[in-house]
Amino acid sequence: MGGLRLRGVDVHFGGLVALDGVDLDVTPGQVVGVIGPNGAGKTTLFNVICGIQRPRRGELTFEGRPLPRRPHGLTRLGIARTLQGVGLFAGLTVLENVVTGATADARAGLGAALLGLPRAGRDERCLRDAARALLAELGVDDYADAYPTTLPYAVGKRVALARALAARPRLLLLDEPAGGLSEAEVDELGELIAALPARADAGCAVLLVEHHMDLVMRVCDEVTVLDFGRVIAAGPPDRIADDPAVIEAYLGEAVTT
Ligand SMILES: Nc1ncnc2c1ncn2[C@@H]1O[C@H](COP(=O)(O)OP(=O)(O)OP(=O)(O)O)[C@@H](O)[C@H]1O
Repeated sequence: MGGLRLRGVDVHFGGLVALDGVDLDVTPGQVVGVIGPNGAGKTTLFNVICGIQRPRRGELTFEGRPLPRRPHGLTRLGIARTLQGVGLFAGLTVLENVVTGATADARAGLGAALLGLPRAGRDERCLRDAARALLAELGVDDYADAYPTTLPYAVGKRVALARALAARPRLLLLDEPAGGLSEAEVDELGELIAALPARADAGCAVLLVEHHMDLVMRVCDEVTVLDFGRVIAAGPPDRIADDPAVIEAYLGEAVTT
């Protein structure tokens, strides 16, 4: 079975129930959003999917296989993630940062590289070309030789996205990608995210955990709403926006698409 599937996921912190019987599905070709008020459990859910936080109970699978218990196992399963903030390697250029994301893809060439065989040079060139193409796709190839500390924040976020895509994931996990961006930058990011499932030869499903309600409502096919660790609504954005439980959870705040 394809996609990400969570059933009955519980996380407790001492006496506090951070996630309570959470079910979630991300099917191939979809962008799925998780929203909820402060403290609803969004970060905990992201962490549990990534293997940073152990669930107390629950079933978590991707393409029918159990999710890894540690974050470094994700790539092997075909899952990539970006984190809050930017999180690039400061000592590497933008291009080199993106190449590091692709190394799983280049595993076949690694043996040759370790043995110093000629193939290694060819692989390295291919990786750099692929990284450059990704930077161009995301509109930041002008920064290929720059170092992360010199980048405008929004550019850094795009580079982090390029690095995640370099692994050619079938599922991309995005944790608050709109954090710290201007409204215009959020709009542009929305277009990029919405286009990810249909990328030529490397489309991926997306799980978007995000505060920014407008972005989620605009780009997601399905939205799950958490409140106090429980799923209070799940469905297409237009239905979620009219759901009384969702409106109440946001203290009567208007939910607009
Ligand atoms: N390591 C921890 N130890 C104890 N309690 C925690 C821990 N991490 C989260 N919590 C609590 O679990 C609940 C869910 O927190 P979480 O950060 O997942 O919510 P969130 O929806 O991401 O919130 P926000 O939108 O404010 O980031 C909160 O009550 C929080 O205080």
